[in-house]
Amino acid sequence: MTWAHLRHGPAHQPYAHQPPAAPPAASAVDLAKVYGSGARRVAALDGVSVAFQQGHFTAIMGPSGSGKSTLMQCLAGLDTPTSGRALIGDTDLAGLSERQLTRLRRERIGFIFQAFHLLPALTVAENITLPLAITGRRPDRQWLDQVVTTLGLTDRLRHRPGELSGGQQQRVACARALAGRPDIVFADEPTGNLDTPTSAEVLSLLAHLTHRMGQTIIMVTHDPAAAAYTDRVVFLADGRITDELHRPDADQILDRMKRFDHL
Ligand SMILES: Nc1ncnc2c1ncn2[C@@H]1O[C@H](COP(=O)(O)OP(=O)(O)OP(=O)(O)O)[C@@H](O)[C@H]1O
Repeated sequence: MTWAHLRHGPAHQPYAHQPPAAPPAASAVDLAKVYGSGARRVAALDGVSVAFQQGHFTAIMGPSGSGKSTLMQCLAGLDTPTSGRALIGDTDLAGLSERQLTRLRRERIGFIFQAFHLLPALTVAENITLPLAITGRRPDRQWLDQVVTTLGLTDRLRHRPGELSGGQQQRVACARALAGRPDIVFADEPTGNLDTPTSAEVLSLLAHLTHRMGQTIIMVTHDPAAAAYTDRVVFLADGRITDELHRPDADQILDRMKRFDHL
């Protein structure tokens, strides 16, 4: 596998070795989230039911304020729904205490944000393993090597984040999210701070991690070009799922988004 090979764009082959009966990596069942009350009441999520299959790369898209972040936060156990259920695998998050939720987030979920959130004083290697170190978990060296190699970071491990380009820094953040071999990675606008070629590189890698290593990734994005790297795009509007596309190209996504102008 070479960078040139990766740059050919999305290889739309969901992970071939996935057992067919595997439960979804995450799911929402009639999920609702209401903020405020009276005149200030906002239904951020209004009865969302959706399942995210293991080993798939899924994008969540929709206009500003449509509920994308709220959905991601409820699924990741960072926010509590008003009603309905959010599940990671077959674990219903409503049944967990705060301590159990924290443990689930640390051990089963990886996060990638628009801002890389790397610690400048630590080396790349230390940044990648920091979440494991904090929780006293021992890294799976073989997995870590595979992640670092796949993300092209092998010769940067002793560098500090300030010595890296934006794309390299986001690749470090991706490696950090993957280091604990999470069941699922949530990526919130992961390429929002990157230029177009660098975004393409990072998205190719995310697609590669899904298709070749079975990593489940859910990504919130505004960018049709970014969503075109995924296997499936789920569209939200006014807190509801309105549509979805499978293995779309950027033009199909853009076309579907134009419909939101008429809602
Ligand atoms: N803490 C909060 N208190 C009150 N209203 C909120 C809160 N968080 C979100 N909302 C409202 O819920 C709705 C959905 O917000 P959310 O952030 O999920 O949308 P989004 O699709 O992620 O938007 P964007 O693309 O702009 O980030 C919006 O109308 C927002 O104003």
